[in-house]
Amino acid sequence: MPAHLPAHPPPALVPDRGPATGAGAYAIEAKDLAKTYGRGDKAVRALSGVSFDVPAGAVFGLLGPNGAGKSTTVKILTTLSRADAGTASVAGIDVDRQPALVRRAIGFVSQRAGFDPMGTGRENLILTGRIYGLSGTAARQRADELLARFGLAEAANRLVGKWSGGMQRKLDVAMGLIHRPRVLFLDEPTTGLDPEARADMWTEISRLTQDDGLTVLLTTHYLEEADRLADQLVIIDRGAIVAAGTPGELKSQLDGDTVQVELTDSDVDGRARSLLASIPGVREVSVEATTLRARVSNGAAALPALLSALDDAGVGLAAVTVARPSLDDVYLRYAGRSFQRADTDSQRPDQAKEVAR
Ligand SMILES: Nc1ncnc2c1ncn2[C@@H]1O[C@H](COP(=O)(O)OP(=O)(O)OP(=O)(O)O)[C@@H](O)[C@H]1O
Repeated sequence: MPAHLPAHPPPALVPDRGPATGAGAYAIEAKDLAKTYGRGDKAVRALSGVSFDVPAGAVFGLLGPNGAGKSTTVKILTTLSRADAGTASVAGIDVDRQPALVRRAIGFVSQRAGFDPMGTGRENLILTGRIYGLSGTAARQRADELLARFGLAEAANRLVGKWSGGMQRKLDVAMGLIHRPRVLFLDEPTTGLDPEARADMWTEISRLTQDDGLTVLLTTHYLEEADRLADQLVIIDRGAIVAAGTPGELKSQLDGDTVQVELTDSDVDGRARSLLASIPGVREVSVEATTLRARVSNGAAALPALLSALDDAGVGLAAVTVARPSLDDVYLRYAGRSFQRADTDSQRPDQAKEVAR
């Protein structure tokens, strides 16, 4: 999959088939998108009826664990793949009917680097601009503008292969903006970056929507990233949306506090879980290996009873934490498993078959 979509796509990409649907109220509209890869025993249902709307000028987060269907959704919206069912429009243009027009209206920064490490930063940007049809002068001007804007001007004439990972990622985003798109797709923009470079990238992404009313759709499997950046988000799990709203709305649906108990041993017989569940005011108890989680109205008030019940029963405790609800708790409630567990599950070789069933 190319990291940046050319203005004049090669014929192998999906051809235009008819008129656009006309501008809608949203920068992105997806309705009942479905997609299955393969057939028969090998079929993997990647999306089963995904719908969402993205207001213009918003940062919209598509949050989900590995294999949830984020990249498939982005591929459909960026015209790299066709949905089996459902409709979608980007910048008011139907992705199925007018893919070439969609490609001119969007920028796409894929998970994989799109730059040439043997070129300088400036050369990479100018070349991308030329591919998008800018004149030599316009491409040079836009390159310099973007280099300055992303704080890359000093390194502009050095080979990109020698740049830091954070600088390279910024260059990728700059390349996606060269033709002044109306909607920018960022697929896992901070994967592989160290915490400092990630924080730096978050600042850049937050600034993007302030310029020219750009709309940003980003996919991420970092809960903190979605929480920090997204004006609105959907949580996607096994090809379906399990929750949608602003990060604040989603978290406020979970009143009270979350108590997390780390046991010294796995709760194999479910004893610790039953004990917790029997304490008045403790609800939504879940257990994964040595981690027990529960929701309580007031963490500080519930903790003494909770600790003494476990202590009386001889259950070994390694740690206990009380916190305000996080997006992880939202995910747990709607997807029925913790985000970390979902990420681990998706790396198991039999996962594809599970999704297909
Ligand atoms: N070309 C393909 N052929 C077969 N199965 C595929 C293909 N692309 C994706 N899948 C499967 O479809 C499901 C959704 O994948 P997708 O890449 O959309 O998820 P994702 O949320 O983007 O995950 P990741 O963060 O790992 O990229 C997964 O089960 C994946 O293995």
